[in-house]
Amino acid sequence: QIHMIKFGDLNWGDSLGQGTFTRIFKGYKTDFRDGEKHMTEVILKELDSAYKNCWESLFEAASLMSQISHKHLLHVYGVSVHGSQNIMVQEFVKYGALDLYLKRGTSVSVSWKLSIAKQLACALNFLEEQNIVHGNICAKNLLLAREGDPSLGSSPFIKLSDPGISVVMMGNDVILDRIPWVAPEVLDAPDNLTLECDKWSFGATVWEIFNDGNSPLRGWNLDQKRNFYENMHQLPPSQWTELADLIAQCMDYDAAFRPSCRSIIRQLNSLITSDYVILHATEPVTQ
Ligand SMILES: N#Cc1ccc(Nc2nc(N)cc(-n3cnc(CCO)c3)n2)cc1
Repeated sequence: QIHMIKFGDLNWGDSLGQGTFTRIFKGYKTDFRDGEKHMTEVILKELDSAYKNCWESLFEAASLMSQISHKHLLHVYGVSVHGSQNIMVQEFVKYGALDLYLKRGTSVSVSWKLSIAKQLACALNFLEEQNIVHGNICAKNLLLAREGDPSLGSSPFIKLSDPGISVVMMGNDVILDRIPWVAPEVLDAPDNLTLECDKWSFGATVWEIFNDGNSPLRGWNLDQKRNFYENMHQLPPSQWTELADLIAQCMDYDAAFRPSCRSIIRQLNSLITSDYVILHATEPVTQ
């Protein structure tokens, strides 16, 4: 069901960084449609040859994303296998990873941030309706397709990237390093990823969005991260109480207590219409 792309149809551009066990390149794919040659901008996600055994997991992530389509889910064109190279070919999203965009210090308003959070909640709601667990919700996996222009009142637009290699395939240290995005219950049993795990990660991702893309628990070592969960700590709460409450509900150590996607969307809608947004219409430019 997933499209196999001929390696010869791929043109490789600059390296853009790396994910877990993968390297990201800008590129182009050539295809012929109605007798014409088309070059489409793509992102080439190559699996490090050291992790060949994870190929099925990358392949699964790719086929998952190519089987479902939604406006806030990244489009995956297919995969290409060439010798020991395993490559996922996905749509090039104009402004790249959201965490990097926010770290670049672009000052964005509260309503801009809420708009992104709501789009992510809608993507999660869609996945929940399809009973599909993503397993790797974080700001790095949110791609900014449209910046949105406050003066024109046009809002930003994000696409949720593929989950990449499943956390199930990873060693304990890689899972520990994903604290606080990975739900606590995953540490005990990595293979029981549930829809509730995505809600926990949603909470951590909203925290990132409202903290200028700074990674929560940045610089903490694996022991400190492990203790964070063992002592059932929470991330530093936002001064905006209602936002802090939503994040805390999502990051409930008891998975059964985490809100449904519908409840998350309802709470985001009430945040969007609250006075706090008007008061903080344009955040002071953070230098
Ligand atoms: N300057 C710049 C710039 C960089 C990238 C894109 N576009 C894009 N599209 C995708 N589908 C996936 C990714 N992507 C996935 N992981 C990363 C982290 C390393 O940057 C990036 N980037 C657009 C602009």
